[in-house]
Amino acid sequence: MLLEIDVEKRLGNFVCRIDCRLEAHSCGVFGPSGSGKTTLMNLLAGLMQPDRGRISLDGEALFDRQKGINVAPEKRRIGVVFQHAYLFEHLSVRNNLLYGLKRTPRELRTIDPEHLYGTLDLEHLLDRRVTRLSGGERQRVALGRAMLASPRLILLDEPLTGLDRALKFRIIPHLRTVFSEFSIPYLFISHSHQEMRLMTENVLIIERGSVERLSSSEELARSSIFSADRGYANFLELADRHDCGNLLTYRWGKNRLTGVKNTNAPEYATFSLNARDIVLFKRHPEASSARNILEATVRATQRTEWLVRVEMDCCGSTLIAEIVPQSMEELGIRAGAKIVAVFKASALHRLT
Ligand SMILES: Nc1ncnc2c1ncn2[C@@H]1O[C@H](COP(=O)(O)OP(=O)(O)OP(=O)(O)O)[C@@H](O)[C@H]1O
Repeated sequence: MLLEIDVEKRLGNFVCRIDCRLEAHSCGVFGPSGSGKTTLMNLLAGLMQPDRGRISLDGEALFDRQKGINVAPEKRRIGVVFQHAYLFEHLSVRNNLLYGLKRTPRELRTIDPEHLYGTLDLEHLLDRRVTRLSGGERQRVALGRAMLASPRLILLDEPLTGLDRALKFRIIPHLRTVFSEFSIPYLFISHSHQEMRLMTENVLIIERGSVERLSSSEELARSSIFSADRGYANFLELADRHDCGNLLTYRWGKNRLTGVKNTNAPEYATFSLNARDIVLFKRHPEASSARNILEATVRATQRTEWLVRVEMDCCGSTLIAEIVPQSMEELGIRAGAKIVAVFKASALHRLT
């Protein structure tokens, strides 16, 4: 996707002035409440008209004030999925899903419905009324409906907000799979660093109606590390599960980590580990109740008055801990220092 935007829109006292060029398969849109994220989505989808400027997608002008171009929303081939899945309540799941497909000219249809139903795990729901679906099922139907119109781009406006944590993290892998499998680019609005990091690598940060910067979702999470009430969350991709009594072990790069067993732990998954749940030692602790003890080399430190972020290399994998400045002095932590990072099995929380 190559999305070029240079627009201005006034809404009462609020002025949205967006000037950016996005060239990526996916991009997050992040910003505080009222910063203009939904306004941007509406401008892109054609649901709102800019006062001036130009929007083009893959080189084709969708809006150009000077040239008098304003492609109608249904002709833009941009799908939109909102926080509330606006489904047609009188139709079955199948007919909701086929709604967009039927309105798409045959030559533009790129997605096989049966294939998509399987990927979104909707096969068993096709004949149900949408009024009898759970929140997560409704969101999957909304997504499937948008995708079956074979859009050139999908806009996701906080599609996971309102879903409970477990459901949210069950849906994220589905989303990622369908977007990559069907090669559909997407923009993803969210307030959550966690969702952002799981969904996309690039993020457009918006403040007071303007682009603040284009960043990565990882950099975004790290930059707010010191202001967050909770510490930075390390996301660890764990694989190769082994049961070990009432514990589990997983491979993490060249390391093996131990977590607490729960009923349906998968073979591989993303786990989060809070930077403040990691304890650092100068030497290997002789006796400890913690199950995870990793030798590490300090790569870098970043310090504020009350907290130090310690970035470590654990056999090629990156781990971030947050400690107080006094501990940093006492342990002699500086780039290149050898340390030992320790955390409990229960500090690993499964996300996906
Ligand atoms: N029709 C309108 N008339 C006047 N002001 C509006 C209108 N629509 C939106 N606004 C204002 O424009 C600003 C941006 O709104 P927008 O919905 O784009 O923000 P947002 O970043 O999506 O916020 P949130 O994260 O809370 O959904 C807000 O201050 C909002 O009050």
